[in-house]
Amino acid sequence: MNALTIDNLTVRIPLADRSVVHAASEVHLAIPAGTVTALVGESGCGKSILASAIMNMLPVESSVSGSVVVQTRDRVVDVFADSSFRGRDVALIPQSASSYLTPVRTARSQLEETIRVLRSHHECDELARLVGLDPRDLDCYPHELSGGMAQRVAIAGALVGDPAVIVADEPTANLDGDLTDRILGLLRRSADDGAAVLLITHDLSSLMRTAVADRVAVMYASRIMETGPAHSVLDDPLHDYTRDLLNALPSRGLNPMPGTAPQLTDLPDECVYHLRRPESTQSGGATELVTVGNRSYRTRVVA
Ligand SMILES: Nc1ncnc2c1ncn2[C@@H]1O[C@H](COP(=O)(O)OP(=O)(O)OP(=O)(O)O)[C@@H](O)[C@H]1O
Ligand code: NI
Repeated sequence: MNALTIDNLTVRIPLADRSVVHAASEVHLAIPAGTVTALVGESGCGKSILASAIMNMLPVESSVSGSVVVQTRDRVVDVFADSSFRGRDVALIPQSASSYLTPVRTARSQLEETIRVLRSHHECDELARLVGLDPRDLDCYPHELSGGMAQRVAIAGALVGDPAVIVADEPTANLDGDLTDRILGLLRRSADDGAAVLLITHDLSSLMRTAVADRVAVMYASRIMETGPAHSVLDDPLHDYTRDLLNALPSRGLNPMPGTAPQLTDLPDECVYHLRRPESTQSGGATELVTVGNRSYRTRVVA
């Protein structure tokens, strides 16, 4: 059963200067219950916007087509039509955790409120220990917490309702190696307990080290370029972009990516990877996501 299904999602956000952000373009992504999918891609490609779309938290002026559907054990939720899903059915670990916490209340009082509202059986101190915090840290106000501590409070908050879907947006960005492994281990455990986890991350090295993800989805300039089992995508990529991204890793030769990642304002309505890598025969003109077995990759439509 797919706990999260994103079907043909396109999001455009008009800006005051009349330009338009191509935030998501024809995105298809399905995450089965009990699995972790890592969403990777360079800064600014639209990963966090996708997280906002799943939470139905896009800017009000956005134009949206396609659907995001969450299937739990007992109900099916169209997230654009019903916002009662947050917390218990779907939880977000936001990228900027410290701004997500209310500044005037301690971490403990915020976590206690979430536990009360969701009628959760979890306890604050137990959640603190799970995320590697000293329970006494919860008595701090957000400004007294480091970025990494605030992030772990947000992770604890996301676990309160044992949600069917967890969207974790760079949950380990402020954490050192040991804490990164602990948090990725926690997300893995949530998946093993039945959740569908979307793990948004820059950190391909941690993905390789921990093998936390079952599947990897690669995004470039608002589009999905490739999806597949993690080991296949990471060891034997099918898209030129994935190959470039992997070859830039220190462990794979530190070959710099050509050019720079594009801005999403006023992109043409097509894949633009050929502008970055002109010799790629997979981009330029109309493209489609081709599925072969349990993998898919974007390539040019042959006329
Ligand atoms: N609320 C918004 N309104 C308008 N444009 C936005 C909004 N949020 C993000 N954008 C734009 O959408 C693009 C994609 O942003 P997004 O935050 O999704 O990237 P990302 O892939 O998460 O990057 P990073 O890895 O740095 O977090 C950016 O160009 C950003 O400026
Ligand atoms: Ni982001």
